[in-house]
This record gives sequence, structure tokens and C-alpha cells, in this order.
Amino acid sequence: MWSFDRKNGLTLLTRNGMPDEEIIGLEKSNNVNCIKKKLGNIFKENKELKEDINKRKLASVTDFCASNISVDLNPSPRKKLCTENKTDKHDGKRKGQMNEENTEYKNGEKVLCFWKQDQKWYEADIIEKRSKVLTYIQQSMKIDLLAVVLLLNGILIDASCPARCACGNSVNGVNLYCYGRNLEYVPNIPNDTHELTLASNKISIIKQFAFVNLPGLHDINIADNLITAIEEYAFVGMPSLHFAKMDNNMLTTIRAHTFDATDIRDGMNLTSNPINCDCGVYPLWSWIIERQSMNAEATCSNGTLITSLGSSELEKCNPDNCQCLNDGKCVMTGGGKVICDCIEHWTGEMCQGIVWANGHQWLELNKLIIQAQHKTTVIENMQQQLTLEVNKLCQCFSPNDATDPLDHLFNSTLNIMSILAFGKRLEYENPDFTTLRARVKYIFKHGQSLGRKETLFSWLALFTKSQVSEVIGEMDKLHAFIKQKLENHVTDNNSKFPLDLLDVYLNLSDSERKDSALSERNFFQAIIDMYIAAYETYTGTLMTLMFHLLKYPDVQTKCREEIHRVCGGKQTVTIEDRDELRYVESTIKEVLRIAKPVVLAIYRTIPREIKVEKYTIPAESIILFDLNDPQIDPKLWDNPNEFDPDRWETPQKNGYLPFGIGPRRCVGAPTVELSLFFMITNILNKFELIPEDERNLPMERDWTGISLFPKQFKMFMKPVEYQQYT
Ligand code: HEM
Repeated sequence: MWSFDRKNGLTLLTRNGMPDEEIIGLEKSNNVNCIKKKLGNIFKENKELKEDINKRKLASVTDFCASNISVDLNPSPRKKLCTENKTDKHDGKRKGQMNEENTEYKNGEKVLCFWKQDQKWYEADIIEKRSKVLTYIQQSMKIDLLAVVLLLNGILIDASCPARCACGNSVNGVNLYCYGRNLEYVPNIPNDTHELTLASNKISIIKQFAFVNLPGLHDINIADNLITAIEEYAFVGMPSLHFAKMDNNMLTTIRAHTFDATDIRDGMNLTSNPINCDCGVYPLWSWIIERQSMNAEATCSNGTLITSLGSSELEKCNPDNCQCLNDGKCVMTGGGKVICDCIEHWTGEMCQGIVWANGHQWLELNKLIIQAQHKTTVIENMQQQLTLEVNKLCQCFSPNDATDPLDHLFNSTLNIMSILAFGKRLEYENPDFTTLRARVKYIFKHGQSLGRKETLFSWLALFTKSQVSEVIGEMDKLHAFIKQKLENHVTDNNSKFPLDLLDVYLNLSDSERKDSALSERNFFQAIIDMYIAAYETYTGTLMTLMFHLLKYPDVQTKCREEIHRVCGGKQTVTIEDRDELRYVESTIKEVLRIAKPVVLAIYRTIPREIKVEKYTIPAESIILFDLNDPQIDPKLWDNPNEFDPDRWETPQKNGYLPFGIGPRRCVGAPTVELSLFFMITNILNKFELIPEDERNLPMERDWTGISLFPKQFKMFMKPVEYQQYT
């Protein structure tokens, strides 16, 4: 049942059982109807997915901005930690996201603050966290055990008979009998032990190397304890082991490397343990399968014999086929698919990158990217390279032949990202450019993080068809491409004057680079995330900007007049002109408001239960912010559906959210704002944009799954003479 209310500008929907059509219960908006329809189709096709969704709690909060929700979400006393009245050098409204100065510490824990309309800083961690996403991975990593074994060979434990145990001598060595002695730990065991009985105690964990250097140990019995975990390498050092009884404990999983360098020759008993037979069982399963001569009695929690599990399914869990980074674990879903379950801070495909990272890892990457975009030398370089990009872009149009701008604008988007990342635009014909374009496009189309149309919730992608290994293959090639660029940068790099993200990365201190959040792998993935994040959003915005300049020639003329008046015939409009080109800035803002380049923010989750007005939203709910509604809410805007740059002459209410809100706001926003300004002023300075057919510029737009794009149109670009205006 949906519970639904609309009060004080807040639309809130929660649900218990979710009917197909009501997956996202945002009423009113056409875009959302479209989303519903799309997800509805997936539902109809997919029973497994329906079941999964029905197990989850889902809440959707819209009109976020209008609702004062961040204050309501956040009654915690930690709010006091966030300093008031800080100003932002870069953006009069909002503090640069993650500078150390707006990060405060409490008990060593970072508390993030963000700017809110009423001039106060608020803690925002509660909704900062990305919702967990489980996806597939592939690749492998192996631990070199040999070194460990060699190390251990030298260790001898000098132990006499442990307290509370009985030791009897036999021809083969000591029989150590510790049955039912209330032991909570494995005692020190004499090196000449032949039989070891530790059954019926209260042992809860078997530590690493617990039985090290027991060359003659023949039988071990640790049955009937409270064992919940056997640490990796716990069984190393028993080369003569014939029998191991471990039944009737509380083991849910046997980790990889537990039995490494161990041979149990005759038999083992692991029955009556609640062992999960998902991917976690792979190490045990493969270890048993390799030892055909051993009699293995081992069962899953449901009683299935582990030896009877299907090898074709379990092979997918083989670390050679499945690797999760940052300590993520491969897990198998009900459908036999293998995915990455990331530990608390990480989410996403391989538990890496920025879009799906949380906590410290996210913060460090976010800080690096934000700081880079604010460096003067980076901004100057961007301006220089954008001049070249605009010139090339304009050459793709003609005063006589009408051209569809879409493809060309995609090219410019990629180049803007390349300028930010590597400091240089690439020629459109350059093989590096065409390959990069093809790879980003492929990942965007088939990938699971941002690009899949049908998967606004990317965890839904688990259940839909996917080209996972191909996507990961493409990602790997992009990683190699970025690594190559980084290596070239090492030689070119003038560390004093960073020009791009790679320079900023290279300038990190050794200790900063040791932080796994800033490892090459994570940093490269963050760059890929940015390419993907920019791909449609930025192109869609450029398309919408062109469209409005064609649709409203008076706005175009007014922009050009302002540019000519302020810049007085300069060849290149520069960033210094920005403050005076207010109408152009207003036009860009108005386009970003009306373009809805991102309809719904990337979903987040709340780590603890929260109350919003009369609603209680359960912990772990997925929160979706509808960025569209506040931007066209009649309570916030006069004539919200009208394209009217002049409205920005007076201060507007707080409903402008093209980049989202809070610490998880778009990390590329400074580059977007700078490059949109730079591109459009320099195009209009020299060209008039003319539609091929002014009657054929419909306002309806196509929804791609993330952005709204104008319907296809063609245009001419005609050189203009500089006009002197007073
Ligand atoms: C007009 C163009 C763009 C728009 C409208 C836009 C909008 C957004 C929005 C709404 C979000 C989600 C924020 C949230 O979860 O609340 C986002 C996230 C993000 N955007 Fe953009 N974006 C644009 C271009 C770019 C570009 C050019 C880049 C890269 C330079 C970029 C990088 C990112 C990244 C990395 C995130 C994830 C941030 C995080 O998880 O902390 N975006 N963007």
C-alpha cells in the first residue's frame, strides 16, 4: 500500500507492497510517468526482480528543496559542529564542497557541512551516502601463499600439556584430550601431538596459524563448539592430518585460504553448520572437489551436500572470474549471478571510483576533483584549450548546409572532460579520440552505474540482460589508457603549475598516495565515472541551449549584443568578462533550470531511520530526489514553464537544483558552468545560429533515461560582423 501525502510542498511516498505501476510514486510529472512505464516493462518481464523489489523498502521524496527537508532530516546535535557564516570564494551561494575548512571532526570522525538557504551550515552526512549497488565484476587476484608457508616452517611452539587438558603418550606422539573443558580458545598445543580433541568447548574462533607446526597431527576434533569463524591460514602447519571433525558449530562460511597448504587425507566433517552456499562457499567447494579421495561430509545450511552443488554456477565465483576491489566480496544472487557486495564505504561495480563511493574514499576523491577545478592554472589551461575546441566545433557547421548538432556536441563534451583530466583536447580524427568515444559510449550504454536507461536503480540491472564482462573489458582498456596518459605526464609534468587532474594527482604527497582512496585504480575509475557522468548530461544541456537560442532568436540577439557591448570586438571572450555578461549567465541558468539535464538525482540511502514531518522513513530506504519538480514548481517560480532569462534579474527562490544538492552535488559543476559560458559566448561572438526550419522546433523532448534531449533539429551557423553597441 502506498501512503501518500502532499503537504507544505512535500510529496512523500513510502510503500509496503509495491504494485508494478507504482515503482516510483511521484505524481504529476510526465517524466516520472515515463520512468514508471520503463520500469513497469522490466517488471512485467521479470518475476525475480519483482520479488526482490518487494523485499526492499523504498521511499521517494520529492519537492525536496521546497520542503526544508535537510533541517528536518537532521535533528542531531552534531549540527552544531558546522560553523556558521562562512562564505564561498567561488560561488556566492554555496561553499566549495569539500574543502578541509568546511569539514569538522568529532571523535576523529569527519562531519560534512553544506550551505543552506537560511545562511547556516548543516551536517549532511545523513543523506550523503549512496545507496548500495551490487553488480558483477570479473578479473582475478591471487595471494602468494608460498611466502607464508616458508615463513612458518621456522616456527616452533614450545608447549607442555595445556591446563585443563589431559595428555597421554602413544607410540605416535601425544594424545591431547580437552573434551568439555569450557575452553574459549585453542590452547598452545605441543608440537608432537598426534591426536587433538577440543570438542564440546566454548571456542568461538579459530585464529590464524592456530595449529602451526604440528607435523605429526593425525586427527583433530573441534566439533560441538560455538565456532563462528575460522581465520585464513588457520590450518596451516599440519602436513600429516587425516581426519578433521568440525561439525555442529556455527560456521556460515569457510574463507579462502583457510585450508591452504593443508591436506586432510581421509575425511572431514563439516555438517550441522549453517553454511551459506552462495559465492562464499566457492573456496571450500573447490578445495573439496580437488580432493576426490577424501571423504567430505559438508552440508549447506539447507542440508544440501556441498559436493552436489552445480559446478557451472560456482565456477563464476572463482576469483579468476570475479574480483571485487576495496575488500568487496563476490556474492551469488538467487539467480546464480555473481556480483560485488562492497563493504560499508564502497558501492558500485567493482567497489571503486567516485560515483558509488561513500565516506572517506568518496571524500578524498571529491576533494581532489573539486580542488583541481578551482586552481587558476587549471582554469587558464581550460580556457586556452576550449578556444581551440570552439573553433573546431564551429567548423563543423556551415551557413549553407543545415547540420544536426548532436554528434558534434557529443565530441565537445568528451573533449571538455579530456581537457579537465589530461589538459588537452583531442582532434576528432585522432584514433585516441575515436577509441575513447567508442569506449565511453559503450560503457554508458551497457554499463551498470549510470548509463543504463532502464536502470535508474542500478541494482535492478542485476536482473536484466547485461554485457557485464564486455563493459568491464572496456573499463580496463580505459584504465590502461589513463595510466598511459599518467606516465606521459610524469615526464611532461611541471608540478608547480598543474594544468589538469593528472597534474594535481601527481602533486599529491607520498603519504596521500598511500591512502587507498587515492590509489591509481580508484583515481582512474573516478575519471571514467566523470566521463560517464558528463556524457549525456552535458551534451543534453548543450543541445537544449542551442535549441533555445534557435527557438528564441530575441534571446540569442540579446546575448550577442551584450557580448559585443562588453567585449568590444575581442576575438576571444574570456573568463574575466563573466561578471559583466549577466544576461548570458542568466540564459545559461535558465537553460539549466528548464533543460532538466538530470531528472532524478543518483539515489542515496539513509543509514538510520529518520522522521520527515509525520512520516518515518526506515533506515536503508532508498531516497530519490526529484530534481525536476522544484525547478518548475509554481510555488517557487512565476510561469515556471516559460523560458525567461530575465527572471534571473531578481533573486530567485531556492528551487534551482540542476546539479543536485548537498555534498553529493555534481562534482563537475564548476567545469560545466565555466565551459558552458565559454563555449556559448565564443560561438555567439562570431556566429548567428539559424534553424533549418523554425516551424519544426517542437518543445517536447525525448527522455534518454537520465536527461531530456530536444527532438532532432538541424541548424546553420552564419558568421556575424562585430556590431558596436552602447
Ligand atoms: C550540465 C551538465 C551536468 C549536470 C546537469 C550534472 C548533474 C549532476 C547531478 C544532478 C548529479 C547527482 C547529484 C546527486 O546525487 O544529488 C551529478 C553527479 C555527478 N556528476 Fe554531474 N552533471 C553534469 C555534468 C558533469 C560533468 C561534466 C562531470 C565531470 C566533469 C560530472 C561529474 C559528476 C560526478 C562524478 C557525479 C557524482 C558525484 C558524487 O557521487 O559525489 N557531471 N551530476
